[in-house]
Amino acid sequence: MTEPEIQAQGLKRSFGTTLAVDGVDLSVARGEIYGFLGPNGAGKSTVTRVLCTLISPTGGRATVAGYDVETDADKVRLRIGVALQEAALDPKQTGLEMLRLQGRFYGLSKADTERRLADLRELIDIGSALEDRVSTYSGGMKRRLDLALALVHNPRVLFLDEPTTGLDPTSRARVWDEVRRLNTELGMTVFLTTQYLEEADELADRVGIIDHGRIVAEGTPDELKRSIGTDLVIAVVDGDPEIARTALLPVAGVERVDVNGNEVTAAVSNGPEAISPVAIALAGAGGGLRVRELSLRTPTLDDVFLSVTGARLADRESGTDGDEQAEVES
Ligand SMILES: Nc1ncnc2c1ncn2[C@@H]1O[C@H](COP(=O)(O)OP(=O)(O)OP(=O)(O)O)[C@@H](O)[C@H]1O
Repeated sequence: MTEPEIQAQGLKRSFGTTLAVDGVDLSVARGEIYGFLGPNGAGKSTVTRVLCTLISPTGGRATVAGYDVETDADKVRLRIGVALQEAALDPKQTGLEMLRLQGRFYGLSKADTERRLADLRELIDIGSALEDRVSTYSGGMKRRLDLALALVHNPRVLFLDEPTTGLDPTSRARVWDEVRRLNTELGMTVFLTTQYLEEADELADRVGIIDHGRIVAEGTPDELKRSIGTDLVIAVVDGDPEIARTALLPVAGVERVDVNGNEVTAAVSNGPEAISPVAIALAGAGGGLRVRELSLRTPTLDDVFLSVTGARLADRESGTDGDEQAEVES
């Protein structure tokens, strides 16, 4: 078997008394897109910063592109591209000036840098704006320039930390296309952290869910969704949802029941067959329980998130709804 492109074993990182990363094991194969999903403060950025050699682990070990992130940090750095949440862009320079500087920084000759810039113009949709000062760029343009900067030295592994947070849906879809292209056309391994379930679902070959510094679930998006049941019957109830849980657990075909606020989710093996028995059980549950809504759907990654963490990702975020906060690109 070929060596994993990214591997972490028992990785830990604390800041004072805060244990931000609490024993993470993960393995990413060459050419894979790995989606690292979790709410604010779960430890995503800290794991990424350790893997990118920006901070040291306080326990465990990790290798990237075959090199240890602590003892061979320089070799790791030459082989990775990094686009973090806070792009360090100089507003007074043009995109082109920044890209040329980056080429020099990585020791590329002038001719090599120009060749690379021509490739990058093909790969990343930044067009003529490269000649403009960064201060005139929209949020989406800044993200794309930052991505291009991470790619100047043609890295083997690309780390993207929440690449589409705050972008409107159109810009988000453009970044997704670019990441897909880098992966399929260049075979680049991509480690992508995100708070967006849809992003992980769309892009990632495999997803790891991190909560309180630990990986609580891992698999392909389909595996993760299948792991919680074929179909879900969702009941929104008035009254004590625990009464609904107790009534639903013995119903034939019900595999598990999760409660989140007044929403009761029953994972079932066959939705159309289960919906009537579920409705009957809820109607006869007693205790003043009333059903306001009953619906049937297939599982999403947010349902997986609920089943492994006890809360929906959307509920754990405050004010980070991408669509409400989206910056509209001109
Ligand atoms: N430099 C630091 N000093 C102290 N505490 C830190 C530092 N960096 C991170 N932490 C803490 O470590 C925990 C994990 O933070 P981290 O930024 O890795 O989470 P995250 O999942 O990336 O969240 P976000 O989506 O907000 O970036 C949090 O409790 C955070 O407050």
